[in-house]
Amino acid sequence: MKVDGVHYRSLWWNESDAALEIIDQRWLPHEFVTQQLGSLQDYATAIYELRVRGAPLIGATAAYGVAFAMQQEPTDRAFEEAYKVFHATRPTAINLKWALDRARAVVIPLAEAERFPAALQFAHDLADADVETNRMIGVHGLEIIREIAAGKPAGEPVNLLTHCNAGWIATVDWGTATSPMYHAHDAGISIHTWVDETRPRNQGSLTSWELGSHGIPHTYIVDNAGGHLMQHGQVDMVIVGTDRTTRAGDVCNKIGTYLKALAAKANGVPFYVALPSSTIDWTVRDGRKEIPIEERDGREISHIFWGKNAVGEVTEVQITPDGVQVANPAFDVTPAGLVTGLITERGVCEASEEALAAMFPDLAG
Ligand SMILES: CSC[C@H]1O[C@H](OP(=O)(O)O)[C@H](O)[C@@H]1O
Repeated sequence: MKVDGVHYRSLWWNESDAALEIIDQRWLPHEFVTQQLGSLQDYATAIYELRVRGAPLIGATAAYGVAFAMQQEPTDRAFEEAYKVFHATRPTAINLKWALDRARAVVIPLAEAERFPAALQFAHDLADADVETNRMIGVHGLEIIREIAAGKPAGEPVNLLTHCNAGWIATVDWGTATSPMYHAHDAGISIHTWVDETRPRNQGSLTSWELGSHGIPHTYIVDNAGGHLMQHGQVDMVIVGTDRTTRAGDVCNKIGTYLKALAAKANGVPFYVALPSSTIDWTVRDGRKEIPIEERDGREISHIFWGKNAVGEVTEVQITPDGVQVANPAFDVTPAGLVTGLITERGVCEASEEALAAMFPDLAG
């Protein structure tokens, strides 16, 4: 999407330097910082430290990481080392394994001399496919927003609520939960989005930066305000992304999503999940039992990460007593029964095994 009028993807291959460049989103919204990745560790650090984040973007980064590894040493050993290093970075988003497994199928059957160009082309194709997939999620999600708009009094916006950032900066472009917002806004439908700050890493600040850059009216709120707003009829629909959705429609997403789904159910507010099929894990059914939940560094909670202080310096501040015990599960699982619908690149379906198998008969197995 556009940053100060200039179109960007969240990552791109620098042809002249033959290296991947990323937007280091830790510094957003205060500073726009890019980084060229020059080692296997650079790729792994970028994923673990959330310099790049969001399931589809993590997958795309890993695909380019495999290309980098084959550029350095096109051997089976080097591939398996890269697979192991990247797979160990973050356990929950399934796109990481999805991309690595597909890269393996492309690379390993080839002669060593063919591996780098083939791996690079695979990464390019994956990135391009992500853009089109997310655009189609927007096309299908637009119709849901259009239908809600038709039922609103003239001049009143459709009020959406989103949690975390499932925006263009969490994918290669368009985003998943934000793509329907961009499409509705661009179609002239009046929308307003309640943006959950999303403690502890405050990815809502990224969503605010994105929506503000596109001119979409929005209001930044604390995570605990969503239920109150739904109780008072101020939310027409909730739309979020996901890091891994099971074949039965259980949705794993940023911590706090489950609580939003409970509040939505209690208040009759439709709760939609926007996702590419690459984020469906067809090997699991019960999300609560089978999806590994990443436990991240407690410092993300005891400190506010990269805020701007009174003199404009971007810094980190401690907000808890020294040495406080912290628990930091990064995701939770929303059972399919709390999900109104899944917005995919092929259309909208119920969050059920039957509906997903009918939408993706070629993938369900
Ligand atoms: C389009 S996937 C976005 C998804 O990823 C985020 O997690 P993280 O910021 O830790 O990578 C969050 O769960 C979003 O919904």
